[in-house]
Amino acid sequence: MDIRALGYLRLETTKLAEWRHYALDVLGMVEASGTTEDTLCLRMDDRSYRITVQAGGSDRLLAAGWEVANAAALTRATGELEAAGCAVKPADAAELSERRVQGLIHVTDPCGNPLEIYWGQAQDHTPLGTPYGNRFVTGDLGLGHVVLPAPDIEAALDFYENLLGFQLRDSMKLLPQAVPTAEEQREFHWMHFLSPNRRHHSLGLYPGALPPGIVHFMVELETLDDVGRGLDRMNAAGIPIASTLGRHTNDRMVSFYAQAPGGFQVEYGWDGLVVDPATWVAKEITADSFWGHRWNG
Ligand SMILES: Cc1ccc(O)c(O)c1CC[C@@H]1C(=O)CC[C@]2(C)C(=O)CC[C@@H]12
Ligand SMILES: [Fe+2]
Repeated sequence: MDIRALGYLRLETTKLAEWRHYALDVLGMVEASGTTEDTLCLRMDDRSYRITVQAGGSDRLLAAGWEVANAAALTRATGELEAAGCAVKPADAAELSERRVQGLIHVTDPCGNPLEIYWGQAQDHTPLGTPYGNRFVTGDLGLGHVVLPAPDIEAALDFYENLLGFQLRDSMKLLPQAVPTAEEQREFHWMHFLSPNRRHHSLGLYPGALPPGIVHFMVELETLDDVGRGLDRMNAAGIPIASTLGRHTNDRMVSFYAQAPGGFQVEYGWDGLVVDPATWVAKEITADSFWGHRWNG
């Protein structure tokens, strides 16, 4: 399947006012047109939006949006999913216009994570004007990455690798204490990192369950100073830092993690690795970071 990138995330929140402050004043995203009293749409680049946050009764991921090139690619994707026994639901006209895409299907992964596969998202041609002069690294690499809970980690890996066609970049063994909600007791649990494009990972698969349906999402900034100033804003706003600044071993990204309103994390990073898929070989990493990334609590 020819998926190109992680295109958007849709979130539900019980704390929309907090999210608005968090996204606009701290993360440095830009309010997008389409924002209403109960849905905040966020721009990071020339797409009409990259993240939507809608008011509701829970704090959770509503969908991870994966982009394909055009209508023919979406038709092929639909056929491949149906042939593999996945229930595919095409979007109705209201959903297409709300999402500002030309074609879209809903599907869930083997762990029940909600996905949307789409093509033809509208662009916004007005200057981005981020509040701190910060710039996000997106383009062909997509919005960043998302880590999804995957209690049935083998089924999830098979789905994303062999059906969606993502490339496995690397895997890491997690000790049982790092996966309290694992389905089975094991000596260790694999966590996997994959991508459909040159970004080292667009998707992380965490081998346990988590109520919000998302472990974290990562947005990448153009400069280290963008990340440092973001960290200053988190501290000034009193937002708990989930993990200190550090550099990951696999994608070499320098990042920190902050709590997001509603019980998951946002990773704010710089200098992520761009790989050549033609020559990449899957590896095991045996430490999460070269330095830093001390987790709090
Ligand atoms: C190890 C790693 C490499 C690159 C990343 O972008 C990244 O987020 C991570 C950390 C992944 C991971 C997590 O998401 C939840 C808490 C985890 C499982 C740990 O306890 C160690 C690694 C952490
Ligand atoms: Fe991450």
